[in-house]
Amino acid sequence: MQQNGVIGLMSGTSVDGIDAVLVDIIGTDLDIKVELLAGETYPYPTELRSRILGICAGEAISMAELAAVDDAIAIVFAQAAQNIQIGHPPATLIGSHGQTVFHRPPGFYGSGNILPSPQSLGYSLQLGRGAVIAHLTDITTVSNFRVADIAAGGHGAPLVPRVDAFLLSHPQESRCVQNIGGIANVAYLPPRNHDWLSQIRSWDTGPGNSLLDLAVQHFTNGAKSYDENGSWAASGTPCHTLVEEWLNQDYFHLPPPKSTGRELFGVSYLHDCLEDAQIYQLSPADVLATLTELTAASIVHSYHTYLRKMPERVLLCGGGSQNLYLKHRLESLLAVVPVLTTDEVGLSATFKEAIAFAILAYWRQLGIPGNLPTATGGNQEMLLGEVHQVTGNK
Ligand SMILES: Nc1ncnc2c1ncn2[C@@H]1O[C@H](COP(=O)(O)OP(=O)(O)OP(=O)(O)O)[C@@H](O)[C@H]1O
Ligand SMILES: CC(=O)N[C@H]1[C@@H]2OC[C@@H](O2)[C@@H](O)[C@@H]1O[C@H](C)C(=O)O
Repeated sequence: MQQNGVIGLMSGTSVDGIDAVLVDIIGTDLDIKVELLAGETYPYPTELRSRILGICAGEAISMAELAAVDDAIAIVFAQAAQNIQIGHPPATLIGSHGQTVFHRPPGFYGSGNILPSPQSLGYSLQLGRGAVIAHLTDITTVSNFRVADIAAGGHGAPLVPRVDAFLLSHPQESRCVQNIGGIANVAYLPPRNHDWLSQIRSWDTGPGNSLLDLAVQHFTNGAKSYDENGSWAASGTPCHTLVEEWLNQDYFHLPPPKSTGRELFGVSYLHDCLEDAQIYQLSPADVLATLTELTAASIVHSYHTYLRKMPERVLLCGGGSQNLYLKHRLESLLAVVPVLTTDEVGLSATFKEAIAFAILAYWRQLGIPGNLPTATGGNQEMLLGEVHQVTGNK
């Protein structure tokens, strides 16, 4: 099996921009090979980004406004798909994750429950309609990847672990692939003995960069959006008492499968952290160091709590893998476990998630399931994504 010119489009919980890749794919599972022909991050227009962040933070929005934002996102995703093809033969397929604006794990009624049922399904909303992207680009587009797993009782996240399994597992070594985006998630990949796929474990570990980014924006009145290389945090001192206190939060004690989002680790969570920080009279640098420590400690704490054995290696990806101070804190807390980035084993740490959605679209077309029930909690393997065909008659 082979498909040339597959585009992957992803914008994550950081809402920093659209990661777009163009790849050639050959093979289907352990034989799969991906060649990255182009990768680019296209920032959101400022106004659209702040509208998305407002929706994520729970701002009220009318249906008319929601419709407008949905299609504005589809248009910028379609533009990203057009731009990434420049200088290459036309693409043949798009996998578009869209933009998550709401994520509720299964089992939570939340407010607005109108039909009581013994088991409530999860709900995850990604904006940027695939049909619109397909129409604008004239390329078959697969989108809305999470809903099929959610219908099967799963969290609809994380979806990347099946891709991680085939691109990053090792015959003899156990590995944790640790993505640090807005939210952080891990995929534990055992050595490839018999039955290894069913032994994979994966969950959202908690905050990645989300609280850090919000704190930087707060302390700079919006002039800066993130702590480049973690150097501001590195100039402060973490308050370990607060980190211990924050680690008592329910989410960190919930066994996997589990998922989360900016609904929990967002604006009001940071507000509470800042109030706690005042009690200890922490400077902005100390607050950033303490939040960075929370990210690192929550990751390592979850390995100790939910894995039977620590991995033999950790592979970092996502924007947080570029935060040198965070990487240093992870290395220190992981003690003897070596930490590399996925770049160092040949897979782009920046674009791995966009590549994953290109592969998930390719698998959808081949009739290959994309979820791992042990990762999402879904009750079966599912074909992921809705396919929007084009006629080619435009
Ligand atoms: N050089 C850097 N130094 C420190 N942090 C960085 C650097 N580059 C990127 N980041 C962080 O990474 C974030 C973006 O990461 P990424 O693109 O992986 O997130 P995402 O795709 O939105 O997240 P998710 O995995 O939750 O879907 C930025 O908001 C910033 O906090
Ligand atoms: C609902 C949603 O968009 N979840 C994201 C988010 O960002 C990181 C973490 O939380 C992860 O579980 C998931 O994304 C990746 C791409 C996944 O599904 O594997």
